[in-house]
Amino acid sequence: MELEELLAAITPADKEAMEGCRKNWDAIAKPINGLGNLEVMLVQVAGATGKTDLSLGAKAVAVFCADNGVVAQGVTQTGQEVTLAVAQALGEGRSSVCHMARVAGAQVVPVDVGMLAHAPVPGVRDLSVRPGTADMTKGPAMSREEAQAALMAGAQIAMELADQGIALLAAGEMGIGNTTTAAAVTSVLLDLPASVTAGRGAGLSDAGLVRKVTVIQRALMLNQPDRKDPLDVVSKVGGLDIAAMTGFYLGAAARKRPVLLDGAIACAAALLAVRLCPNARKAMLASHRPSEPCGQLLLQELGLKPVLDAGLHLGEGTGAVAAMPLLDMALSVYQNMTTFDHMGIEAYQPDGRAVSGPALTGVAP
Ligand SMILES: O=C(O)c1ccc[n+]([C@@H]2O[C@H](COP(=O)([O-])O)[C@@H](O)[C@H]2O)c1
Ligand SMILES: Cc1cc2nc[nH]c2cc1C
Repeated sequence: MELEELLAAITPADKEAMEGCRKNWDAIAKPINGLGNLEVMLVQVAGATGKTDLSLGAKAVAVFCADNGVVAQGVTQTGQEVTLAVAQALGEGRSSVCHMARVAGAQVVPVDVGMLAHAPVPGVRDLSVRPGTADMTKGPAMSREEAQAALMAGAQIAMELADQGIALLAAGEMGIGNTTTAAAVTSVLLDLPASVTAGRGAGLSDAGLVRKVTVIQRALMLNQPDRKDPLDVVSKVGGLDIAAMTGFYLGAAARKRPVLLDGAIACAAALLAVRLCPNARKAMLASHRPSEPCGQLLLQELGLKPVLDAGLHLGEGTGAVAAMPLLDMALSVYQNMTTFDHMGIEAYQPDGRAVSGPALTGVAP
């Protein structure tokens, strides 16, 4: 599939399904919007899938692993070898997200889209585009073609999972240095200085953070990415992990599957996807409020409200997986809860309109 074909396959959110879902929520015997953002998220699921009869049964989180050449500039707390070590743990089902996913009932799909050590890792799907990116302070991180190949690899994974019957998707990443690239992408897309977008990543010192800001500004000055061209941005100052996640979100939207965002790196990919195709936003659900400044700015720009604010910044899709049981709980209320009508109670919206009758099938009387 070509990129143009992928973008053309993404239709707008189904407004009728969203209205139907909203009506169903309001018919349920509870305070109007009593489940807050969880209600909003399920309305979004209706918009993405085109159905009011919602299902979030089978779940999966794809974790895109890649290395970032900018690590050579001393912008991280740990070395690049950690990317491979965590990818191995992902493959063996023993990294943080694997434990959380078992609790949430989600499948973990680790994918190598460009780790430095390009050798087969047991349990990790090999879709490597190149062995790590180049140092963006010396030139573009990768070519436009490579960025597009990583994007299409991500889209392929989302579409495969959807075609296997996964109802709720999520993406995570593992790539030392990717909070630097995420901040650089954010600086370009939102036209903000690195001093506003950069954060401490996995645990940078004060001096390290000052260096990180300078490194991002140097990369932006040298590469001059075109804000209006998402592929130019991600290829020059982004990463293979971010490009793959961008494609994953587009693939999810094309297959009408809701997709949970994770932290700062995920949000950078999400805004790139929306800039490539505004309709892709319909499928995106914010899980948690990222700790990195760029992540918070990106969620604001996307207009998405997270359900968790717990200081999470682990990556690997852990925040996305943490939100899954909350969505399951909200769905159980949506599917099973008594309506005002069943209780013989007259209820009204804040605007005075009467709440309509039993809209859901299968609602327990
Ligand atoms: O998702 C986030 O918001 C997030 C914030 C800080 C760190 N991380 C994880 O830590 C790594 C990036 O941190 P760093 O400092 O190496 O840029 C990468 O593997 C991410 O999964 C992730
Ligand atoms: C140990 C470690 C594990 C991670 N998992 C995701 N990002 C990570 C970063 C570090 C440093």
